Amino acid sequence: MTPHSDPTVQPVPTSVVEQVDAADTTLSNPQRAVISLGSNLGNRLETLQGAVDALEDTPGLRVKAVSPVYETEPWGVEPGSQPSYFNAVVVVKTTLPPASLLERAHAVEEAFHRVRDERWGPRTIDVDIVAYADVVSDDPVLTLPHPRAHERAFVLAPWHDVEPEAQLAGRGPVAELLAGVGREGVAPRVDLELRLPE
Ligand SMILES: Nc1ncnc2c1ncn2[C@@H]1O[C@H](COP(=O)(O)OP(=O)(O)OP(=O)(O)O)[C@@H](O)[C@H]1O
Ligand SMILES: Nc1nc2c(c(=O)[nH]1)N=C(CO)CN2
Repeated sequence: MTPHSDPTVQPVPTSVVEQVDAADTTLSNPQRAVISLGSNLGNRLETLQGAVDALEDTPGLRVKAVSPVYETEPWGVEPGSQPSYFNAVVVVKTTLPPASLLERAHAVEEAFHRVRDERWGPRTIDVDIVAYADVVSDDPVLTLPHPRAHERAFVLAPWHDVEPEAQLAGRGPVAELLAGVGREGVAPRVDLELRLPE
């Protein structure tokens, strides 16, 4: 048989080769990602802790830092129309490529019975990928950095607490973005704490 006559061997499209190569690089080289957690239904602190623990239980992911908890006014909706949120940010190191990290974020949301009905509706848990390494992408399935992170004090304030020098790719230093939006409606809950998994 000549090398090219095996009918079971199909040419591999370049796009697949590129994706596999990218995943391979990620596997041997953990990337830093920033994840935002929010909850405004049910036991908000317990749910945030459950999400942190579920992230840590993910193969190929380690939680490196957990921010303080903030109580925040609902953003993007009529004032007084929803309960206040608890928000926090976690910094992780992961060998998962971005799409797999998003899948895991959705699985964590489902585990906490998140219901998607209205845009920016109240939710037991929201797990957003704020940033993944320095990746910039306008793919609507996974936009990186998160397209609204730079204007959300409920993301910037807890992120700044754990990484004061952080930069949001394409937007600039988190400290400057936070100074620009201000801290109105975003109050630290110093009486509460999320545990970094052991
Ligand atoms: N960086 C990202 N993190 C999480 N989801 C994203 C991101 N970029 C795009 N998405 C897509 O957005 C879709 C809607 O997400 P979700 O329901 O969490 O929105 P939301 O929390 O109501 O609003 P917002 O996106 O303003 O935080 C998801 O199914 C996901 O595919
Ligand atoms: N304060 C606050 N407001 C929000 C939040 C959130 O986590 N905190 N999440 C939203 C959709 O992701 C919409 N509005």
